[in-house]
Amino acid sequence: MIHDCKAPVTRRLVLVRHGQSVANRSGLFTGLLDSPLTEQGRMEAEAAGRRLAERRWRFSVAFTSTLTRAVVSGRLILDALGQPGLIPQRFAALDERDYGDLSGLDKTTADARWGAVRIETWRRSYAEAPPNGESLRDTVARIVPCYLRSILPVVMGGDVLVVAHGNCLRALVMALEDLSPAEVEDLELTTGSVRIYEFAADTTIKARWIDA
Ligand SMILES: O=C(O)[C@@H](CO)OP(=O)(O)O
Repeated sequence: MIHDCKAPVTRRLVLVRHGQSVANRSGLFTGLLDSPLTEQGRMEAEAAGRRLAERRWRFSVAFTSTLTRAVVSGRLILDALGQPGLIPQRFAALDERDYGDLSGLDKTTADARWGAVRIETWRRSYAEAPPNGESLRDTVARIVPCYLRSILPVVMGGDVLVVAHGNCLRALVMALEDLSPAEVEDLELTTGSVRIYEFAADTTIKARWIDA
């Protein structure tokens, strides 16, 4: 359930993972590949927008990554909200975690080449990076400064939408919720899912809602 937000509360941050991409559907490691949304992915983004619209959300500012699947998901969400005129700012710091040599590989092929345990470690651990790619720690290191410099100050003045990616949002959620490396291993964000944070004036988080 998304929080019913008829009450005039401000200082909220809404995180949405983009809808299903063509690479997601094909079981490919994606990372920085610019894979477009599938029809199902468009519907997931529209559904997230409709759920927010039912609760009368209006955003002051929106941010997306520079990748098409997040940009288009953001557009679909804002159209569903009746905010087609709100143009999201695009930040490369919100781009997906770089999967390096795994990018574009079929997950079954990667398991066969490196072993399923190693692949799962690269996918979900905090500190281990795939060859020539980023660890989640690397992603935290680039996303948190962007969040602190460009997103949090805007959240303090109104409601903000961020549309980005599974692993880059895991990195941001880790920082927001002060998760341990062990806890973040179990964090999964499905396509089109929504997480909402409400902040106090001192920038601490007062409440959180998850709409899987
Ligand atoms: O391929 C990717 O970039 C990511 C997210 O889609 O996949 P996963 O986190 O499931 O390994």
